[in-house]
Amino acid sequence: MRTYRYPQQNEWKEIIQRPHLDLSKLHATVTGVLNDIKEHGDEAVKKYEAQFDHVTLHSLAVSAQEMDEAEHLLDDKLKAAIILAHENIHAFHAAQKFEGKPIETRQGVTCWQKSVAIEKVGLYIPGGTAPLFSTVLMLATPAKIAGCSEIVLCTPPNSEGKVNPAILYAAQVAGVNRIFKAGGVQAIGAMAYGTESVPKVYKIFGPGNQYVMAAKQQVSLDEVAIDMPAGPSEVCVIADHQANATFVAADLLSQAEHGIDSQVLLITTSEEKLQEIQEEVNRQLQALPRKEMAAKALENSNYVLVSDLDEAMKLSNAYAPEHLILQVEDYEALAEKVINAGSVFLGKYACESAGDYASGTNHTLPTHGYATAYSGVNLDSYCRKVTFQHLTEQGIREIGRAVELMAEAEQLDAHRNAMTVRIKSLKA
Ligand SMILES: NC(=O)c1ccc[n+]([C@@H]2O[C@H](COP(=O)([O-])OP(=O)(O)OC[C@H]3O[C@@H](n4cnc5c(N)ncnc54)[C@H](O)[C@@H]3O)[C@@H](O)[C@H]2O)c1
Ligand SMILES: N[C@H](CO)Cc1c[nH]c[nH+]1
Ligand SMILES: [Zn+2]
Repeated sequence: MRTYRYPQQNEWKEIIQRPHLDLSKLHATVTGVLNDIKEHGDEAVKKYEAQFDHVTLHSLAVSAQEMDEAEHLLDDKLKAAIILAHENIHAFHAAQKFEGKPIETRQGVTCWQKSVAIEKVGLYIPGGTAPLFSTVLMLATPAKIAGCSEIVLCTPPNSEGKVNPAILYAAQVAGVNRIFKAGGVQAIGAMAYGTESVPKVYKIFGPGNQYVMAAKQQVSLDEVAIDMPAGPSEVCVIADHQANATFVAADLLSQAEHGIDSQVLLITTSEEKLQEIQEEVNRQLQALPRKEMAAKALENSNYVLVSDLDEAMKLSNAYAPEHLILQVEDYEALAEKVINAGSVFLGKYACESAGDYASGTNHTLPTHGYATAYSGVNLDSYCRKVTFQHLTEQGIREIGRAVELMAEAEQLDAHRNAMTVRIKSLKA
């Protein structure tokens, strides 16, 4: 990790920069795989599963027998934990239900919105370096609440062609039943174009590595909608003089362990805390099974000492982190100044792991600075707001002439006429 002490504003650009692969190569690989999937369907998906996931697949679909087996393979305590998390995620997302209120804009002119579920959605569950079964709950639970009728899930299998049982169990709990063994770009292509086995969907959800993120962005140009660019995980922690260094270090490492391209950022107002946290990170890192991966992510990461919390928040807003943890005395006051962040954690007990798994909020969030413009996955992500309107004779009297005048001014006579014939039909 690099340490910056009281950086000038012109150094911020360097601090907030994300790590990246060679994108020109990445996009060329992604385009090639996508074109092949579009043309050759299942056969191409299987070919890339062999190439990238080192597995020979005869069938892409997870069978009913595999679903049953998963339930028996899983420890009861883990099943109970999954059910607890699902209940909380369900409660948080069910509370987001939209009620479109009819508004009479003029007498006889009533307008309203109705939230309508997207019929076919595709969920991508990462599985390259860790089987992220919690992501199944995060993506499928709101899809179910919204009422999506077809929920398709793709995830990479292991080298024996099996999907992790916790992924399959979480899928059952959340109500997904069409699961396919496909990872990375080939999974995104299969859901975007459809193959003999995998149905084409209207919107693709889910996080993933840079290949997954690039594939989602490419297919979104002409085939399907996507939730957002949700790539390598990141967290920013703002810590003051009273922060618990052990907690802060644990939080930083919790995201560093996701992958070599993850990034963490510590912003602190205390030199003493900075040193304590640095020592704690080095100490805790040694005990992690994924320490090599976390250490690589730390190479892309930064510690920053700033003069006050105001500056800390300005830097965080410029960074626009996926997750922001405020371990400061007056976290409520500081929280008021958050502008750009995917999900915010307040106080020393709100660790990111709580939101990653079980508090109820969604962990599929915008990364790479996209929190400046995107929200994380929520119930609305699975719906469209269809607008409705109803006009009475009085409504025509109220707005008819204005519509005619505007249509005339735009030189669109057919538009004007659609109103004129109605005005003329009114009884005087
Ligand atoms: N932003 C979020 O909300 C969020 C949530 C959870 C996880 N994540 C991130 O998701 C990512 C998961 O990554 P992962 O790699 O473990 O799993 P993944 O499932 O995203 O990617 C694995 C797939 O990548 C493909 N791949 C690997 N190397 C390739 C290559 N050289 N060329 C083409 N394709 C290749 C393979 O097909 C493989 O199936 C991590 O970066 C993690 O930080 C983000
Ligand atoms: N932190 C990840 C989002 O960036 C989500 C996750 C899943 N499992 C553990 N963590
Ligand atoms: Zn995580």
